[in-house]
Order: sequence, then structure tokens, then C-alpha cells
Amino acid sequence: MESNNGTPDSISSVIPGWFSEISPMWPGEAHSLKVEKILFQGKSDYQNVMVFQSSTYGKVLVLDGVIQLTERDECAYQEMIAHLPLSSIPNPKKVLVIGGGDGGVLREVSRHASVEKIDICEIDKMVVDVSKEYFPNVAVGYDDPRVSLHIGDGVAFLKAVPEGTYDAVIVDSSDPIGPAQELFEKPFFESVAKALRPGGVVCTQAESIWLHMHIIEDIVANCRQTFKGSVNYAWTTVPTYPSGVIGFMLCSTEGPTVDFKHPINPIDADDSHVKTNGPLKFYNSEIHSAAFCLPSFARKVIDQKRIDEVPYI
Ligand SMILES: NCCCCNCCCN
Repeated sequence: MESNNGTPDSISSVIPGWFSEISPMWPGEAHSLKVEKILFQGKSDYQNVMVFQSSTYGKVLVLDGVIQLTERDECAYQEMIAHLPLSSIPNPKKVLVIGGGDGGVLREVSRHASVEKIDICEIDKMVVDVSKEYFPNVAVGYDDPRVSLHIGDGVAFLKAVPEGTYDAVIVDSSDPIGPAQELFEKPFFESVAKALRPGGVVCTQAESIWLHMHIIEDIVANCRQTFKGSVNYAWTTVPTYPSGVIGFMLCSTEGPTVDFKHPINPIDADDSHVKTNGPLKFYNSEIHSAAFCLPSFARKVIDQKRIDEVPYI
């Protein structure tokens, strides 16, 4: 059976007027969004930057052809990557964000009243500028006076950080091809561990259990060798990310024990941030704990890494 444009009904090919997210990171599939209008297209020193108005997900930020956020579902990612670590430790004071140039993670970190200082190191100034212009409800994170923006390479920034500086580091990176590649490698995790105080926490973007178990396996192995506290994988649903899910690696350094699965400082128990930042749309304490429940196929691989590393006695 054929459609009225002559192509078989089962094949809808790449349709003019739609954005299709095609990448070697998810071969053989491409999620598409209908484009109402392209609002911005530019080329920075690091990547192609595009913003378009979609029919169903609001405005969309795309870097090198890959969706970074949409107005409709960004809350699911930004709230989880920020509150999974910060709700797991008492009174976080100093927080570093690597990447995250759109400002959404800053918006979420600033909900925590105990936080005194928020550093952000983003490599691409164009991402910051474009977000401020087209995504004011995301880039609002920059308005917080506790925020200091550093434009530069996150790897170099971390190397220069004095040992034990931060309570939490959040790595809001794009995928590990292009400018973010080094943020998935062991030397980077070692710099993060050094920058954290004892019992400090890191939460890093850790891809999809449906598409990237091989990458996750490597991240888990590197993190188990580097972080001597706890090492956990959590995940959330983001409809416009490849496979509709994305995960986070949550680790702590040696020191006071961190039990990531049971938040001791849940941000949803305190309403004081709602006046300035608006209500949380996605995160709550129940979804925090649930995020660490893994499907059996992923649990097998992630837990196997732990068994492999227990030395024979
Ligand atoms: N596959 C895309 C992963 C993007 C993760 N970073 C998004 C940045 C939002 N602050």
C-alpha cells in the first residue's frame, strides 16, 4: 500500500519541515520533531548551534545536530541532574557545574538555600548567549548572585581547582563525541574526585541504558576505580532524548557515607524556593529513590562491574 506521495506507508523517510536527530551514537534510528520556524543558526568555535520552534515541544536547542533541551521536557533532566546529588547530602555549600551553559542546572541548584557559591565552567559562550536570548526560563539560573560564570575548558578548570573545594560537582555535558569527549574519560573523573571534599558528590550525564550500555560499562568501571565512596547509576525519562531516557552516574568520595537512594535533604520538602524559581515540575522524593531501580538487563551489567572488582581473598 502506498501513501499519496508515492512512498510505501511503512517508510516515512526524512520529511521536509521536520528536524530528525541522526547520529552514529544511535545508528538506525532518528527521533523527529515538526519545525514551525528556525529561530537561530550559528557556528561557534566548537559546534553548530541551532534553535527552532517546534510544533509540540516548544523551542528546541540543538548542538551539532543533537537535541540538548526542549522547553516542554527540560525539567525532567535539569531537576534530576541537580537534585539527585544535592538532595543526597546535608547542607551543600559549594557547587561546580561543568557544561550546562543553557543555565537550567543553575536554576535548579539555586533552589538549595544552603548553597553559598555556584561556579559554572562552560566551554562555549555562544550556548550561554543563545540560551539567554531564546530560553529565558532556563537561563534564569544566571540571575542568581551566587553564580560565577567561567568560559573555558572544564577539564583545565578542574585541574586548577584546589583539592577538596566543592561539596558537589555536576557534569551537564553533551554526548561523548565532539567537545564533551574528555568529560567521559578517567583522568577527568580523577580531577573531579580531587576537587571534592571527603564525602562530596558528583553527578554526571551518563547516557541511555537502551543505547549505550558499552559506554555506561566503561563509566562505571572508571568511577569504581576513582570514587572510593558509593557509585550508583540512576535514570530518568526525557521524551526528546534518544530512546526517551537518559542516565546519571552518582558517586561520592571517601568520607561521610552518602546513601544516594534515600534523600536526606529533599528539595521538595522545602517550599522556600518556589517563590523565586517556580514549582518543581518533575522531581520529588519518591522519583528520586525510584531513579536508582534498574531494569534487570542494566542491573546485571552495572552490578557485574562491582563483582569483577572485588579482589579474591
Ligand atoms: N543526547 C543529548 C544529551 C544532552 C545532555 N545535556 C543536555 C544539556 C541540558 N542542560
